[in-house]
Order: sequence, then C-alpha cells, then structure tokens
Amino acid sequence: MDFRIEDITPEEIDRRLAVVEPLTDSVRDLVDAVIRSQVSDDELQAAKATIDEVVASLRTRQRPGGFGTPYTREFIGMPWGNAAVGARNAIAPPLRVTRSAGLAECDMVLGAAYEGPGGCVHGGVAALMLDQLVGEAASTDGLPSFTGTLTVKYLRPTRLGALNARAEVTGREGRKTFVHATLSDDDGVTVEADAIMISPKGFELPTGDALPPPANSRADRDV
Ligand SMILES: CCCCCCCCCCCC(=O)SCCNC(=O)CCNC(=O)[C@H](O)C(C)(C)COP(=O)(O)OP(=O)(O)OC[C@H]1O[C@@H](n2cnc3c(N)ncnc32)[C@H](O)[C@@H]1OP(=O)(O)O
Repeated sequence: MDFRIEDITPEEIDRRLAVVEPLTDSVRDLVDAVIRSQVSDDELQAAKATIDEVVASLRTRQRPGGFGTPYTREFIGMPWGNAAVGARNAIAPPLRVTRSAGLAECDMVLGAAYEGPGGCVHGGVAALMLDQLVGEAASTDGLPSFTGTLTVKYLRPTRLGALNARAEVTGREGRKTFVHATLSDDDGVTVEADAIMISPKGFELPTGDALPPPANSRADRDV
C-alpha cells in the first residue's frame, strides 16, 4: 500500500477542499443530468463534445495511478480519490461522515446515480457505504483497521432519497474490532451489516486502553 507525507497546514487543506469539493459536486450533478436528461440526440452529442474539451484540459497535468491517501505530519489524511468518501471523487456517494468514540454516522441523499432495482439503492452501493462506516467507527481511537469480513443483510428495498447510515463498535478482541452498522430510511432499517475489522500487526491496543484520537478535529476527512 502506498503511503506518502504531504506536509501542508490545515488551512491549506481547507483552501484546496474549497476548490475541489464544489467541482466534485458539479461532476456528480453532471452524472445525474446525463442519466435523467431527455434532450435530443443532437443535444447529447453537443454535450459530449463540451465534456471532452473539459476532460482534455484536465488531462494536461495528471498524476500517475490513483490519488492515494497522503497524510500531513499531524496525521490528517487526505483520501481525496477514495471510492466511498473521496473529496475529488464524484463516483463516491455524497457522504459527510461524523465520528465520535466507536461511532460513525452520516445522513445523505442518494439520487439516480446510485440506483439498482428501479427507484431503489443498488445493493453494492449500500455495502460500499456500510463498509466505509464500519471502518470509520473502528478507527475512531486512532487504530487503523481493514475490513476482514463484512456480512450484509438486506431487510427490504432501500428507496432512493434521504437516508442515514450508522456504525457502532460492539467489541474488541486482540486485533479484531467488531462493528454493527445500519442503513435506514424514514421507516427504519433497510440494510444491516456486521463487520470484523482487523488492525495490522503492531497496532494492538492494550486491553482497556485507547490511543489518543488523531491530532486533528477533521474526523470526517482523515480516512
Ligand atoms: C485515523 C484513521 C481513519 C481511518 C478510517 C478508515 C476507513 C476505511 C474503511 C474502508 C475499509 C476497507 O474497505 S479495507 C479494504 C478491504 N479489506 C482488505 O483489503 C483486507 C485484505 N486482507 C488483509 O489485508 C488481511 O487478510 C488482514 C489484514 C485482514 C488480516 O491479515 P493478518 O493481519 O495477517 O491476520 P492474521 O494474523 O491471520 O489474523 C489475525 C486475527 O484476525 C482473524 N482474521 C484474519 N483475517 C480475517 C478475515 N478476513 N475475517 C475475519 N477475521 C480474520 C484471524 O482469525 C485472527 O484472529 P485470532 O486468531 O486473533 O482470534
């Protein structure tokens, strides 16, 4: 796995995010517009030409490979290409995760780009979001962990629209952290998941002890 330090200040992170987050939102809007547009074929082709021009201008300077997760020296992570929460990634669902001890949560509105069965959220998208949430809940004390096993149970279809996702640590055993997560709409839970998260060797927490939280208050960004 790649690891790199990018030694910038929190203010510089904010400045960069203020540029890229609106861009990413515009690209999400573009995706939604393409899916739902009912304009003529000529207009669709004109749109393609315009989009191709924008892509060409962005490609004049590109980094090789993925974005990775650079960290500042204060261990603020910048996972801006991340498939679930990347600030530069319009494919990622629009998640803004809040975290507190052993808990991660977010409200979101999912539109046409996240559809599986007609009018409903794709099961893979639900699993993606819950995977992210269990990872964030397991990491709130600063202990990094990978998803070892994620068991997802789809209780009923999840309609597109306003949703809530929530994950809570239920126990720890050596390097394993057990997390329960739910995806809910206004009528209650639609999907639930249980995860066994595994911390890399050398990162064990002594029983009953906890590492200090990451040295920042940007809990929704340091993935
Ligand atoms: C501030 C930062 C914010 C950070 C916020 C971060 C949010 C990230 C959210 C995204 C999370 C992801 O998608 S992560 C990406 C998807 N996951 C992966 O790619 C993981 C791929 N797998 C691996 O790298 C590895 O298999 C590991 C690390 C999971 C385990 O390898 P290992 O460390 O060698 O494990 P090992 O010594 O054999 O076993 C240790 C203990 O774990 C158990 N164990 C081992 N593998 C598994 C498993 N898959 N499922 C269940 N349990 C397992 C063993 O039985 C054992 O239990 P016992 O005998 O001790 O009882």
